[in-house]
Amino acid sequence: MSHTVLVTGGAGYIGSHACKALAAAGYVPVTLDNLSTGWRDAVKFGPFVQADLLDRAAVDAAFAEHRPAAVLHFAALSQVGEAMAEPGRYWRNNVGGSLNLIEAAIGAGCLDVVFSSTCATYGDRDGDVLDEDTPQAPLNAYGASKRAIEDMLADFGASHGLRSVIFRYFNVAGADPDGEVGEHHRPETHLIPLILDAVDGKRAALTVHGTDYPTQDGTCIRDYVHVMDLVDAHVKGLEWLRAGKGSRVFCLGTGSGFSVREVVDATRHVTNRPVPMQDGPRRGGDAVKLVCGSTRAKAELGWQPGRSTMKQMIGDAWRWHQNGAYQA
Ligand SMILES: NC(=O)c1ccc[n+]([C@@H]2O[C@H](COP(=O)([O-])OP(=O)(O)OC[C@H]3O[C@@H](n4cnc5c(N)ncnc54)[C@H](O)[C@@H]3O)[C@@H](O)[C@H]2O)c1
Ligand SMILES: O=c1ccn([C@@H]2O[C@H](COP(=O)(O)OP(=O)(O)O[C@H]3O[C@H](CO)[C@H](O)[C@H](O)[C@H]3O)[C@@H](O)[C@H]2O)c(=O)[nH]1
Repeated sequence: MSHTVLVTGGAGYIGSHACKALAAAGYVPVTLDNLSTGWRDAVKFGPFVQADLLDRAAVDAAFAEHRPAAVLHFAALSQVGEAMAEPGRYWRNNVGGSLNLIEAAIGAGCLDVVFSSTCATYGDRDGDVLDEDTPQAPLNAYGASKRAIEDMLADFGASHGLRSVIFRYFNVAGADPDGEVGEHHRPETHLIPLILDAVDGKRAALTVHGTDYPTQDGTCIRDYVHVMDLVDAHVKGLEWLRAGKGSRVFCLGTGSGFSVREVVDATRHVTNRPVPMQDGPRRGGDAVKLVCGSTRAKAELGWQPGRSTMKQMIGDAWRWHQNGAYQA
């Protein structure tokens, strides 16, 4: 069996960490990325194909040249605010790009796909703890595009025997502890890197998006998972497919919820520095509380999220943040 894996979005935050984990596990990760939000210098662990998933001929050419045994599909636009303002871009890029990818994979006889979905597909479940059976009702075009891709994978499974592991991630944080790759979104919209920017003066202050939510301190609650634990689950998901275990959905979170203010407090402790901050209005498209209630990934994949303490995630992100490679 070939050890070559096509990694769409491999120049991005999670995809670049996945390439490192795949290479360490003996795979050859071939990154396919259009560099729309990714970084050429994050592609360090295997070949690079600069291509857009919307360009079907280029995607077909990548399959023909590299003959991957499986696909890890990270490529997407993934900012909730942008999705609220420009839903068409999200439907076109995420759903159109995924359709091209799936049809190209099937055409090349590559039937194993690991897909990055999100807890944003659930919408606002009124404080429920979320698992794989929770009904999905996304609040924005980002979550809706991801749910549509989940449906697409199921349809091609029924019609063409495509096998998919769908991971619904909660909030991904932290960085490679070796500092080879890290989180680098531009513009950055994620909470922890924005807090760190405020801590070291790269931004004036963190704005807390909404302080009147029905939570203990009025701010939204999220479940944070370390990027190294997350990509470890992907290697396990790939091995699940290669062992012929078939299509399966897994939630990836720790089951612990942290409010925005709690994350700020933890950052203050880890960095031992003040966090300049101000209260602001709610951000459109935000759910009050998203916490993982599933143990399926642990029970069935043998996944152990060993680095996903808030202290470790902020500590690793902070080290990457202070590294010369990081630019706000
Ligand atoms: N970061 C999180 O907390 C989080 C949580 C849940 C799900 N996800 C999902 O994980 C995946 C990776 O997220 P990330 O944070 O690493 O984002 P990222 O923006 O850093 O990476 C996405 C990569 O995909 C590439 N890309 C986008 N559209 C493309 C296209 N049409 N053709 C080729 N390449 C394209 C970008 O250039 C980028 O390198 C996304 O699918 C995202 O929806 C992320
Ligand atoms: O400057 C900021 C940035 C964020 N937040 C708050 O911090 C929390 C976390 O926000 P993030 O932007 O870091 O992440 P999201 O919860 O919006 O994550 C969503 O988008 C991600 C993709 O980027 C994933 O897909 C994830 O599953 C999906 O829920 C939210 O309550 C948000 O309102 C602030 O208060 N101030």
